[in-house]
Amino acid sequence: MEYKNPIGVNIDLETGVIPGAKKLVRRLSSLKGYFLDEEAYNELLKDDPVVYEVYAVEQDEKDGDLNFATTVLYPGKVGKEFFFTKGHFHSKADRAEIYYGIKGKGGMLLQTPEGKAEWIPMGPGTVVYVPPYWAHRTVNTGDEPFIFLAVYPADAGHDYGSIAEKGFSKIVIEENGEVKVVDNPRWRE
Ligand SMILES: O=C(CO)[C@@H](O)[C@H](O)[C@H](O)COP(=O)(O)O
Ligand SMILES: [Fe+2]
Repeated sequence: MEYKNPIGVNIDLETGVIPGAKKLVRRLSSLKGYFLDEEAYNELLKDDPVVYEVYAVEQDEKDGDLNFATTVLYPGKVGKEFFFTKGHFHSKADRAEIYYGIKGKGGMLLQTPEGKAEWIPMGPGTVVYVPPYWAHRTVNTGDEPFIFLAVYPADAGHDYGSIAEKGFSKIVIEENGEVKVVDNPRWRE
């Protein structure tokens, strides 16, 4: 039997950086078609800001193993809509996940394959259990980076297709200075 070596790392709780992790950067240009207000999107695209970064420590896609990753989701809006992550189902759709809030303010939109959505507010210390089969997207509703840890099965994978195409049935917007979770006018099942 070959055993893997255990890993112990300290997450920088101010920046979300995991030393030695693989870094992924998602700029606004990689989120084309995701936001409702296309005019506001195209205007912001001139600067193509970083919307989020992921620091991932991943294993080979084997049943029983675990990955972990931090996400640093920057504050901002496209029109009324707060910055968010793409959102995905897991390729192995029955794989669950745990999120843990580290810094900043935001929340998670979750959705079943039939389009039933839930919103869970998140801050430092919030644990969110993402059950099997639920798509999930995080949203930064604050004015500083929203940082959280995710722990997920190594064989879960990411299935971005249906969210990229249809979005979530709810959107998270700012209206009269308030955070509102409202029906997505462009949602179609
Ligand atoms: O849910 C997971 C892994 O299963 C998170 O680590 C996200 O991958 C990350 O927050 C970026 O979001 P996406 O771009 O992958 O939706
Ligand atoms: Fe996930």
